[in-house]
Amino acid sequence: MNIAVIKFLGTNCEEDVCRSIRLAGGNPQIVWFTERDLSKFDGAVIPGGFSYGDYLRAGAIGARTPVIEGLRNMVEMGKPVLGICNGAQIGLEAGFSKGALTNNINWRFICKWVYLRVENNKTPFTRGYKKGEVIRMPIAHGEGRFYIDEDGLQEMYKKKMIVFKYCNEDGEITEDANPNGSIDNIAGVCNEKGNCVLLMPHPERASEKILGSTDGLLMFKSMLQSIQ
Ligand SMILES: NC(=O)CC[C@H](N)C(=O)O
Repeated sequence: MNIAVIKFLGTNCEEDVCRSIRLAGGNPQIVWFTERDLSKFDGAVIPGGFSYGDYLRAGAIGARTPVIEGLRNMVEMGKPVLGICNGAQIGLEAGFSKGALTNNINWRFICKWVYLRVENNKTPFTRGYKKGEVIRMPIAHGEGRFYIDEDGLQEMYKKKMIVFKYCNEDGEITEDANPNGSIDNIAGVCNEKGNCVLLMPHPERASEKILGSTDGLLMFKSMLQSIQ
């Protein structure tokens, strides 16, 4: 299974993502933002980093580069596309799902381990988890606060577009467990079809025991299984 790992100027998580894809049994290939045609790939991951120095808004410039055309085609064809952290910011700026990511409520860059509750396990990336399962992985971002207006939020719930929420160890959705002030503790969302998932936490940093968690590896394994 050939997975495109998209690299922009300032991406810094591409090697980690490639390693996780390999560990999961896939064949990753780094593709630059200048490439328009992704038709030979079975899926894509947009890794994290600081594309274009987060100028303007994190992800805003990346979302206006040629590779977005290829990614949009993939999303429309129903191929699995995952955006992690800066990748999620780029994906939302490109309109692959609804809502926006803005500055953390405390205006600080936050780097810590968090718990997530799986709200939707029907996507190609979450089919390996149980609904309501609590998983653990790190976040590292300055602009990770998810926001959408009330009507948009209700629509997202109705269409099952909320994939992950920040929770405590027991799976409770509390204010304390919300690291960045995201509305309703939302940590990850998807498009209506579910084939494009955009999340702020880093599954590739939770893909090996030595890193402290293997909960993230299942996201890549699930992706590859959905392609078979
Ligand atoms: N780890 C990342 O991808 C960082 C995301 C983005 N540059 C931010 O700080 O919000």
